[in-house]
Parts: sequence; C-alpha cells; structure tokens
Amino acid sequence: MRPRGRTGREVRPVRDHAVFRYLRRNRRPLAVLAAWGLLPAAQTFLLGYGLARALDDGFLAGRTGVGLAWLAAAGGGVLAGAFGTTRVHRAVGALAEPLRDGLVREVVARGLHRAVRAGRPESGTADVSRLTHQVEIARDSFAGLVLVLQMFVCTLAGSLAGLASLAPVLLPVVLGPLLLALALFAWSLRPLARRQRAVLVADEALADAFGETAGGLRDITAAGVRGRAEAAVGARVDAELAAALALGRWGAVRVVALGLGGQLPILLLLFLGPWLLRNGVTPGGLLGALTFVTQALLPALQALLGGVGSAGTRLAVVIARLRTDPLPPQGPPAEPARERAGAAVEPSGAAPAERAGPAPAREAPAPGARAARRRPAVELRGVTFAYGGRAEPVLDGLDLAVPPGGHLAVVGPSGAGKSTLAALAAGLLAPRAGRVALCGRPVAGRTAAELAALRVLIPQEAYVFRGSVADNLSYLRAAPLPAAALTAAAEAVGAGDLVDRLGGPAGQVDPAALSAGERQLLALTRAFLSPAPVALLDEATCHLDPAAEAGAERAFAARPGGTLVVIAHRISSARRADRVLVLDGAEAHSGTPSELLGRSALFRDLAAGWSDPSRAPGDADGVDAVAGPGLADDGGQVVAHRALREP
Ligand SMILES: Nc1ncnc2c1ncn2[C@@H]1O[C@H](COP(=O)(O)OP(=O)(O)OP(=O)(O)O)[C@@H](O)[C@H]1O
Repeated sequence: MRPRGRTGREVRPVRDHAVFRYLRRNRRPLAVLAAWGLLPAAQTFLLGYGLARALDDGFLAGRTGVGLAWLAAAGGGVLAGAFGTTRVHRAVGALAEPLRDGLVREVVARGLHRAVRAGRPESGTADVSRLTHQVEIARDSFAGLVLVLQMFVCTLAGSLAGLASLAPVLLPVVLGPLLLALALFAWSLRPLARRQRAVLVADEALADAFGETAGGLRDITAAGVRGRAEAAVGARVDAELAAALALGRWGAVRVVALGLGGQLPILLLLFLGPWLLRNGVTPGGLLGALTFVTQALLPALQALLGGVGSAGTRLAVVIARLRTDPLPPQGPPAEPARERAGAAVEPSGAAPAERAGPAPAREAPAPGARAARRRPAVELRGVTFAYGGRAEPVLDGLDLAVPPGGHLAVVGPSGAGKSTLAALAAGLLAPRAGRVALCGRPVAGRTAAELAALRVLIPQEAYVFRGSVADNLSYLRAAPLPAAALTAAAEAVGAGDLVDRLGGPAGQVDPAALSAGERQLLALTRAFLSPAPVALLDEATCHLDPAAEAGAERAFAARPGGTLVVIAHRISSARRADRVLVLDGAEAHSGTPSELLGRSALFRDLAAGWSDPSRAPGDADGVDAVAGPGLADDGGQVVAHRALREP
C-alpha cells in the first residue's frame, strides 16, 4: 500500500523527473557551477599531490625548501578552494532561486484557480501559503542536493587526477571499491526513497495526531475518551516505528556502501602498500593516495550518501506533493482535535473570509446549499433517544424544525433532556430512532469536520487555552482574522472589556487566571466568529450575569443568516427567542412565548416570575413583549413533538 500524506492522498513518486527537466533547461547556471567547481577540484588535487611531492622531492630527498614549497602550494590550493566554494554557493543560489520562483508561480496560479473554480476564493490564500511553505522546503532540498553532488564530483575529479598523476596503478585500488559502492547505493536508492517517504508521511501523521491530542487533553479527559485517544496516537506511533525500522534496514545499505567506497580503499592501500612500493609507487605517492581517500573522498562520499538519501528524497516527496496537492475539500475544513476526541465543544468551521466587522457574514454557499436553504436549519424527525439499551427514552418521537435564521429557546427542568437534545442536534449523539438533519443534510455518518462546518456547539464549560487572545478567538477559522474583526466580534458578544484588559488580540490568555464567566465570553466570541451557520448554546452563558447573557444571545441572534438554539439557563432566554420548546418530562410544547403561556402550565409557572434586568428599554413586561417579529407561525418551524418520556 502506498503511503498517504497529510491530505490523505497518495504521495506519488516524481515520475516526470521535473528536477532533471529543470536542470536541462538551465544549462548556463550549471556551466557556471561546474566552472567554479574547478577551484575546489584543484584544491583536492593539490592536497594529495602536493603532499606526495613534498615528501618525495623535498623532505625524503633532503631538500627541505622544496618540501616546504609543495606544502605551501597545497596551502594555496586550500585558499583557492575556499574562494571557489563561496562562488559555488552563489551559483547554487542562482540555480535554485528560479526553481523556487517557478514553483511558487505554478502553485499560486493553480491554488487560486482551483479555489475560484471551487467557489471558495477565500480558501486560496491559506492553501497557497501552505503550499509556498513546501516550495521553500523544495528549494532548500534542491540547493542541498546540488551542493553535495557538486562537491562529490569536484572531489572525485581532483582525486582521480591526483592518483593518476602519482601512479596510475593507484587508480584501480581506489576507484574499484568506490564504483562498487556507488553502484550499490544507486541500486538501494529507489527502495530507500520509498521508505524515506513512508517515514515522512508517518512522521507527519504522528505529529498531527499528537498535536490534536495534546491540544484537546482537557476535553479528552472530560469526554472520557482517553482510551480512544491513546489508541489513535499509539497506532500512529507504531506506524512510524515500523516505517523507521524499514528505513533503518535500508539505511544499512548506505553504511555498507560507505565502508566499501570510503574505508575499503584505505585498507587496500595499507595492505597492498609493500607491493605498491615495489611496483613504482613512491612513499609520497602512497601517502598522497591515503590523503585523497581519507581527507577528500571519504567525507565527500559520506556527504553524498547522506545528502542524496535525505535531501533528495525530501525533494522528490515535496515536488510530488506540490504537483498533486489539492485544495482542501469543499465545505468542511480540517476537523479540530477536540471534535475528533468526541467532546462537545465548539467545532471548527470552513475556511474563512477575512472581514472586519462585528458579525461575520456567512460563507459563500456551497453548490447545493441554495436548495438546502429552504430546508430547516435544524430538523429532528421522530427522534427517540435513551442512554443505554434498556433505559427509558429521554426523548421519544420528537419532531422539531428550526428555520434558517430562527432563534429557538429550549426550557425545562433539570434532567428533562435539554442537553441531550443539543447533543443530538449537533450530531454528537445518534438517535435510537428517527433522523436529525442540519441545513437539510442528515447528520448521521458525517465526519466531525463535516458537522463542524454546519454547527457550533458551545457547552457550559468553556474551553480556552494558553496562548494569544487572537489564537483563542480565531481558533475556529482556517486563517487568522484581522485584529479589528476580533475586537469587533468581542464587542458584539460583550467580551470587549475583557479583551481590552487582556491586552487586545495580541494579549495572552492564562485559563487559570480567568473566571468561568470570562472563559465563557472568550468561547462565545470564538463561536460567534465560527463560519458554521447553526449555533447551539447549551447553557453557554450560565456564568454570565443576566445582562451579559442577554447581550451575548442578542449578538448570536443577529448573526446574518445564523440560526440560534439556546438551551436556556434562565427563563429570560425564552423572552428573546422567536420560538420556545418546553421540555417538561411527561410532555413537550412548542410555540411563541405568548402561545405557550396558554398551552404549557410549566411555562406559565416559569414565566410568571420572570423579570429580566437586561430587558431593553421599552420592552413591555410580560410575554407579549418577547413574541417579537420572529417567525411566521406556519407550523413548519417549530413543529409538533409527541410525548417525551411517557410516565
Ligand atoms: N451520559 C449519560 N448517561 C446516562 N444518563 C444520562 C447521561 N447524560 C444524561 N443522562 C440522563 O438523561 C437525562 C437527561 O439529561 P440532560 O442532561 O439531557 O438533561 P437537561 O435537561 O440538560 O438537564 P440539566 O438542565 O440539569 O443539564 C437525565 O435523567 C440524565 O440523568
């Protein structure tokens, strides 16, 4: 099975040899590179040859001056080589930069084109920035690869010229094992590249899984899914271990090649030394040959094997990915860790449109969304749910429909099933019978990411994390939002003072230093900025005072096109809603607040004593004041539901 990358797509090897085609098209910079490479090659030549001449013609012949002159020549070679190396680096830059520019052009054009074609132009920016990061990796890997190849070729050329000049018989002793080593390495390259690619992919998958798990530890614990989280990360660890072991086995070939090409010639030179000396090789020649092998060829071979094995493979993987990487799937984006952990927290949304302003506008509707718009935003049909096979149903045959833009409050005594209803609507619980749909799309079988694009659920216990205010607020957006948009949203929800006090969007959040209410305000702002059309507030304002609660609810109700379902902590929430669903154990009622006064004894009891200090000036006392313009009573919005938990 082929490895799969971050995007879940197969990572294909580069079949079109894009890099080689690029090199063929750029012969001039290559020629410059080769020309400057003559200086390091000359340095290598002088290193061994100069040492040999210094010994043979100088010190061993009793001519110290000549010996020193040859050593000085070798030293001069080092200086020339150093100068040449700086020029080589420049030439590599000149070769790598156009590759980078070309890739960036290609990636930007393709990414934006796809985003526009997919009807999500805003997603192109984030996507392109991710891909251009990969382009940087490709550029660096390419430059590294060219450098080690160039260094090896220069060293080889200088060494072979030196060996041939000293004594041609030395050539096969050094060259034979070296060629064998190169052949062995070349043979191992393909399987090595495959294993390396598998490790890269496994490593990314592990990093993803670990990041997700670490980011959602609190929720994992709260949701009691520790075992599942451990199993998920453990599987990735095992996969990476297996990939690394497989790579290690092929890595051993590299060690053998290094021993064969770099160390065997040393042993051969030493072992054959007496014979070589008897057959025309001078002591200086033997020393020079050893110098070529130990000081030049061995390090160059080591760099070549390492460089081609890592930078080369990385380049192949990244280029393949750049050429095949698609836009993230339309609609739902990457799912957040906490959703994947199964905890009922705010989910992430689709890729954002960056806008300043208090209320983020909806995402451009996806194809098919127009049809879905006519469907209720939240719809439960004949939903029955019980915790456990033999348990009494908490909800039994419930029908409910909230239209797009609707505002429903769910009220009822503790244990009536309000949170259960929210979890069912959010797709976090599956009904025993019946079906649940959001924006016309059934929630059953949807991934967490798909659900996250449809609704945001804010539970009682707000989740904030150590980090910047901006990170906390824009967590559900695929790309950062301008500071003005963050502060405007905070203002709208009632968290403006808090964000100011924390130092604005750049300020830091320390969860332990915040009160429960302050954490709720941040979580509410984050949910407010979510692109999901349906907001489910499950007593999400319980730690706020009534006025703050009213402000937050009104802000959510005013989200353009947004649908709001509030599991009410205070009965005053019902005053602000278009429709109210009363769950009271034996039965359930729905309607406008004024209708319910006549129909539900429980609602009458609850409403009788309500007094909402947050009421806007001019609000009349009593239920009629909250009936508001709201929804036409066509029976198609909040509709009938049968008995709940029959006695
Ligand atoms: N995970 C669970 N396992 C078993 N029973 C549960 C579970 N969660 C809730 N229940 C039970 O289901 C019933 C409905 O609970 P739910 O939390 O939905 O009610 P609620 O109206 O939201 O109550 P409250 O206002 O106190 O939060 C209660 O009897 C509760 O004890």
